[in-house]
Amino acid sequence: MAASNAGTMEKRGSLKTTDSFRTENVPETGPLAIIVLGASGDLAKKKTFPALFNLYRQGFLQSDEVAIFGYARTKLSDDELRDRIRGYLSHGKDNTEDLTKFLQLIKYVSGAYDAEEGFRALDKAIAEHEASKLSPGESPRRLFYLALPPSVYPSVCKMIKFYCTPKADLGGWMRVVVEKPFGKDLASAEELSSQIGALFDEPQIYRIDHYLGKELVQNLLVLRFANRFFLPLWNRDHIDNVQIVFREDFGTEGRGGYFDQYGIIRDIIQNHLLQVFCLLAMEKPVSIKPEHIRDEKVKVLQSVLPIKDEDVVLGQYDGYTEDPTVPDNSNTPTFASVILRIHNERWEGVPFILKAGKALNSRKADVRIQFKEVPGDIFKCQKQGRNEFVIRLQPSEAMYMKLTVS
Ligand SMILES: NC(=O)C1=CN([C@@H]2O[C@H](COP(=O)(O)OP(=O)(O)OC[C@H]3O[C@@H](n4cnc5c(N)ncnc54)[C@H](OP(=O)(O)O)[C@@H]3O)[C@@H](O)[C@H]2O)C=CC1
Ligand SMILES: O=C1O[C@H](COP(=O)(O)O)[C@@H](O)[C@H](O)[C@H]1O
Repeated sequence: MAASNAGTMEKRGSLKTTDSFRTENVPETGPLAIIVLGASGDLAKKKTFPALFNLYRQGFLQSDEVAIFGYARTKLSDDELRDRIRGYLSHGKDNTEDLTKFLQLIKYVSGAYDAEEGFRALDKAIAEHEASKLSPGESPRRLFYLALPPSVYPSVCKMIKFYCTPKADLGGWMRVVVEKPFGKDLASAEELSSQIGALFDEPQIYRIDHYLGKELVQNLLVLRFANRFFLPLWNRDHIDNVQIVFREDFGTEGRGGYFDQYGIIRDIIQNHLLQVFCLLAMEKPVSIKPEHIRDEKVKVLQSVLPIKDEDVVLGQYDGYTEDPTVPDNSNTPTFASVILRIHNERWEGVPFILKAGKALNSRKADVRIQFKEVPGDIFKCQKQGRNEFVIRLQPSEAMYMKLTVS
């Protein structure tokens, strides 16, 4: 997935590309090293390693080319890391052999995020893998995945640039994947952008929002713009309000080191829900090129009015500060509800209600588009509730309409 964070109108094509590690027209053969930084953490075990395992099972990662390196401060052996993630790699009875082989591809290096020593050890381990797999005419490829809090991205990026860049004469490529949240506010996001931009060319940087990979999120533009049915209804004349809701039935579970510094707005609303919001509210892009989609997202974001205090509710679940990784006096919100109001011809007067919460009574993410009442109703339909179009992103993806019938 290419850079997707809306926020500036800067075109990827206009960004500098000076580095010797280009991502275009380079051979896609040769040893591939995937390095998961923050490998001891929640994202790594719940999503990154399982995603890599699925790629492996589907034949996209070949044992004779690939090695996966975990890196974090926690002291672990290779086997201890494998044991931590094993339970998260779903496999049927028939895939036990695949699982065993996949786990053997994983090695672990422990080190700090701002010290040369650990990154030199990591580079050495990667170079050994490359030397054992490189054939004439091939080039090494290195993919660094930062499953880490953004506060450490700048130092980690510096370390991998200085100590883990493959030798230029070998060719190949080096790419960096960074997770959301991208900074804490506009100033820190811009600073982060310039810090990472000073080290890597734009095509080497991949900013990830995994909600964009969810089946029904990927379908939102198709749904809106390839179905005549919705075109006339998708506006203030027919829609009363839109709700985009994320609920989780578990709390921080030891992730306080990351979560408490950011809170639910930066963890979920500013990225995942805002991406969904953009796809629901934006105008039709000129084409489905990423740049055109991004430009329309930026336009709708620029039409959002400043948020009023009375349109925000914050909360913290009981027991949050009992997590040993959370400071006892934390007032970080674990629940937030925010109303966005768009000042444009399509949406003036239609509230977009974005809600997210941890440790609630269910795990669900959905979009509810509530329609206005039928004018001149002769059936007293109000009692049955309004028409509603629901897009359930998870679990069990679904789209359904609530209609009134007698
Ligand atoms: N968890 C999830 O489902 C998802 C998370 N993300 C994103 O992934 C990133 C990491 O999140 P997640 O894995 O959940 O968080 P964790 O709290 O599990 O942090 C990951 C690892 O980073 C290290 N770490 C934690 N806090 C700090 C700190 N303050 N300073 C330096 N290192 C620290 C720890 O490793 P060690 O101490 O061993 O070095 C930890 O194992 C975040 O940006 C988050 O937004 C994105 C999508 C989903
Ligand atoms: O980005 C994050 O997402 C997960 C929820 O992802 P989902 O795909 O399981 O809905 C959330 O638990 C985590 O706090 C957050 O960082």
